[in-house]
Amino acid sequence: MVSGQEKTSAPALAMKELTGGYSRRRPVLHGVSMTLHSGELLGLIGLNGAGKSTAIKHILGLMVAHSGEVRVAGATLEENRELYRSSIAYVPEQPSLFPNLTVKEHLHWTALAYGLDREAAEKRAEELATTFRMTEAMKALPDTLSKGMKQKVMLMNALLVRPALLIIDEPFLGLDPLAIRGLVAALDEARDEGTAILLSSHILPALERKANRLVVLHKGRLIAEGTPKEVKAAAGCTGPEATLDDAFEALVEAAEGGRKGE
Ligand SMILES: Nc1ncnc2c1ncn2[C@@H]1O[C@H](COP(=O)(O)OP(=O)(O)OP(=O)(O)O)[C@@H](O)[C@H]1O
Repeated sequence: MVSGQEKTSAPALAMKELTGGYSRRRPVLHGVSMTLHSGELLGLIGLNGAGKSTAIKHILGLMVAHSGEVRVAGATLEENRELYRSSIAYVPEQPSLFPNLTVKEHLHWTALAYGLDREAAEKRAEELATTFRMTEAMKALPDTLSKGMKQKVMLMNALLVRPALLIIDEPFLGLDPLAIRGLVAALDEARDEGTAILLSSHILPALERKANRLVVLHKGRLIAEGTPKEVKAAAGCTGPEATLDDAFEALVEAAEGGRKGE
């Protein structure tokens, strides 16, 4: 397989005016747009229930838009199912692994499924094992691994693919400090290679440091977007000590105030 990022210069992700959710009578998302280019990291922020997971489900093609559209590597799912699906790697918050496959076998099957060159994939798998300090666990079965180690296996599989679009849900939870460092380094490397990363997280200091741009959702609506600096400015948090946490709180309060009586 040639990854999506090599096939097209279209944005890795273009969500346009997406309205969607679980029932047409009560949409979760209301006209949400976001664009993510190759090599960028877009942070997706919002309170519990804001609609982050629902947006991700739409991007993964697991839910049908009520209106609007999602394009991955330039195509909608209907236009080019193979390009769309092969361009995305997704790491959910809860690791899900095959109980009968070792860590190494997971990586092997991922390489086969994505049609990666065998030798290059093996070399890359070894590098990832070193990055995530998993070399000694390569022959282990998932049941014998801790939650954080299982999460590392998910991340290693996703990074092995070098996808055009990497979607990660809450990657920092459950990882030890060295694993977080390894992950940040691996994400930087993936970005340098052209992968676009959509990262949904409540750990705002990490996003403030690492994200090129942010999208802030509240009750299914986009309430702010831009660089961390722009989002802070939009929230009126411009002082040198102002944090993204401060800005987020101010934005949510403003949205709540502005929507009273709806
Ligand atoms: N399976 C479902 N059926 C119906 N409604 C759902 C379902 N899953 C989530 N919702 C609703 O959709 C809305 C958005 O939920 P979503 O899971 O997208 O939020 P989130 O931003 O990912 O939250 P969290 O930070 O807690 O993961 C919420 O009102 C939630 O109750």
